[in-house]
Amino acid sequence: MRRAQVYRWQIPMDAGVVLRERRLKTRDGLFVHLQQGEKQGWGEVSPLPGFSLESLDDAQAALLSWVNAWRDGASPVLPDVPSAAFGISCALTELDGTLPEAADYRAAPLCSGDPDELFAALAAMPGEKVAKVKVGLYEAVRDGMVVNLLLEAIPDLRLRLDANRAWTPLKAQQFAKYVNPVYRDRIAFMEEPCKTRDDSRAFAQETGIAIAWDESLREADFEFIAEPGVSAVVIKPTLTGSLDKVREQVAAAHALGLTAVISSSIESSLGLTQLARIAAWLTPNTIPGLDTLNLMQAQLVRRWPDNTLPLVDVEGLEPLL
Ligand SMILES: O=C(O)CCC(=O)C1=CC=C[C@@H](O)[C@@H]1C(=O)O
Ligand SMILES: [Mg+2]
Repeated sequence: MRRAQVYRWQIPMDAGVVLRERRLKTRDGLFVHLQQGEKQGWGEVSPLPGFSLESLDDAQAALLSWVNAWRDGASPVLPDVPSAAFGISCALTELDGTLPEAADYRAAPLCSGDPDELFAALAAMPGEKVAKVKVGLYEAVRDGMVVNLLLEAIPDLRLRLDANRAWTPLKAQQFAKYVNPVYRDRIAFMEEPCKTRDDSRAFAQETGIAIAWDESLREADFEFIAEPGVSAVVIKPTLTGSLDKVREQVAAAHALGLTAVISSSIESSLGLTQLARIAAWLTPNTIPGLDTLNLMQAQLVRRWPDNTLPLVDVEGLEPLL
């Protein structure tokens, strides 16, 4: 017999979380819980405002109609709504045992302001030291100095940077000017430095700093091709869609010799722990970009190991069915 439930939830965010110039006060989303006989699976459906094209209400409608059909014994196709397709495919792969339990909890520490916070996080990081720094929020010159300072102070550090397309070519050049040329190959990649892909490509050629595509993956004309200066793609499964599509994108990247980084769309602890499992499964040699749980004030249903935020369990969620 099949049973299913859908829960809607809301978590308060830390005060300073700003996405695409909008403050994100709460993170809102859904969970799907599927049960068949003794087996069960969970999935998270939480479109990210400013990044997902669908609203939470769109995702909820798609999820509920899929769940109702599944519960009635059908094998409905996954909805054409990325966050819903992702969450449902996680629940189905937990149910049939194809999503491995082993997880990669080595999230690359994320720094969006104060570099001093990074020193502490990196000191505690065993093995490979990789961190991600948001740039483009302050003056490009300040960003360049911060990056230089970090690379100088921690000789075995590699940085991932993310400008979220904030820069004109001139600003990007101003940034690069402050990064000592001998450190530039310790920038694993810079995600989307400029407003256009062509400007970002030119930045990579002119500065020798490798770039990565993130936003571009969701554009209709994006193609997986090997290009000089491009070293990685950032795959955010909530924005991508089903796990099959995520696997296809990872395979396409790997076939071209690109690094594929499984990354957060600011999911709850439940979704993040599943992303850590997806990363261990599909990108075992790459530290995933999952250091976003501490932007929230609570964990939901499943804990991220060693995280001390309070946990809200299933009884604290609002069932919709
Ligand atoms: O990639 C990571 O290491 C963490 C996730 C992250 O940086 C982001 C998640 C969601 C939206 C953005 O603010 C940002 C990104 O653009 O990559
Ligand atoms: Mg990015």
